Amino acid sequence: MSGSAAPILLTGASQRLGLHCALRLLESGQAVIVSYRSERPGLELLRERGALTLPADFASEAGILAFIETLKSHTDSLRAIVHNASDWLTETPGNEAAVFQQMVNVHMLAPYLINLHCEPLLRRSTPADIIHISDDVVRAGSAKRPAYCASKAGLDNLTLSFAARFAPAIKVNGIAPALIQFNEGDDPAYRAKRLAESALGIEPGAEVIYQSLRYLLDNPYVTGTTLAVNGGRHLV
Ligand SMILES: NC(=O)C1=CN([C@@H]2O[C@H](COP(=O)(O)OP(=O)(O)OC[C@H]3O[C@@H](n4cnc5c(N)ncnc54)[C@H](OP(=O)(O)O)[C@@H]3O)[C@@H](O)[C@H]2O)C=CC1
Ligand SMILES: Nc1nc2c(c(=O)[nH]1)N=C([C@H](O)[C@@H](O)CO)CN2
Repeated sequence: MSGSAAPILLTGASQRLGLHCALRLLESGQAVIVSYRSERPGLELLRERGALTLPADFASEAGILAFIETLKSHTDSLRAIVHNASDWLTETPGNEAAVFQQMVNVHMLAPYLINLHCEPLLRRSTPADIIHISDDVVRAGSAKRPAYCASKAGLDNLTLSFAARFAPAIKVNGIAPALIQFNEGDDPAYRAKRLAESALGIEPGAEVIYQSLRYLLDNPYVTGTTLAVNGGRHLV
C-alpha cells in the first residue's frame, strides 16, 4: 500500500513504540518525520530508510515552539500527527511541582500547541488525522504517578475538543495503551505482577499499537474516539 506524499509526524519516535510505528509506516511507502530528544540507535535506521529526524524537547513552551518552527521549515503539509512523546515520571518529595509542570508540558501543552500551529499543514492533506497516545491508567487514576496520569487524562480531553473543532477536515482520535512493552530492567516479579493485571495476560509488543494507528488512519468515520488497547485490563 503506498502512503501519502504528505508526511506523517510522530513525536518521540526514536525508540520502542514510536520507532516501531515509524518503521512500519516507512515500509508501507509513507513519508515520515520523527521528532527526538536524545540521539538513539533507532534514529540511524530511520534516516537510512528516508525519514526526516528533527530534535525536540517538549519540557518547555519555548522548546515546543522552537520545534514547530523547525518542522514548518521542512514541510508545508502533513498527512497526520501522532503525539507519542512521553516521560513516564514519578514525582518524589521536593520535585512535585516541577514534575507536574513537565508532565503537563510534554503530554498536554505540546500536543495542544502543535495541533493549533499545524492545523493549516493538516488541511492541505485529505484525509488528515491527529492521534494522541495516552494511557489506559487514566480510567482508574494512579497512586504512584498522579502527575503523569492527570496529564494523560488531559490529553484524552484534548482529543474530544480538537475532534469537535477540526471536523470534518481533520479526524482526531486517541489510543490508550496499557502494558505494551516492558522496559529494560523490569524484574521478573514486576513483570509477573503487571501481566496478571489484564484478562489476556500478555506483553503484546508494539505491533498492536501500529494496528490501532492503521485502523484510525484508514477509517473515514471515526473521530473523537480513544481506543483502549489494554488486554482487557478493565475486566480484572
Ligand atoms: N510502553 C508501554 O507499555 C506503554 C506506553 N504508553 C504510551 O505509549 C507511548 C509510547 O510509549 P514508549 O515507547 O514506552 O515511550 P518511551 O518511554 O520510550 O518514550 C518515547 C519517547 O518520548 C521521548 N520524550 C520524553 N520526554 C520528552 C520531552 N520532554 N520532549 C520530547 N520527547 C520526549 C523520549 O525521549 P528520550 O529518548 O530522550 O528519552 C522517548 O524516546 C507513550 O506516550 C506512553 O506514555 C502507555 C501505556 C503503556
Ligand atoms: N512514556 C512511557 N509511558 C509509559 C510507559 C513507558 O515505558 N514509557 N510504560 C507504561 C506501562 O504501563 C508499563 O507498565 C510498562 O512497563 C505506561 N506508560
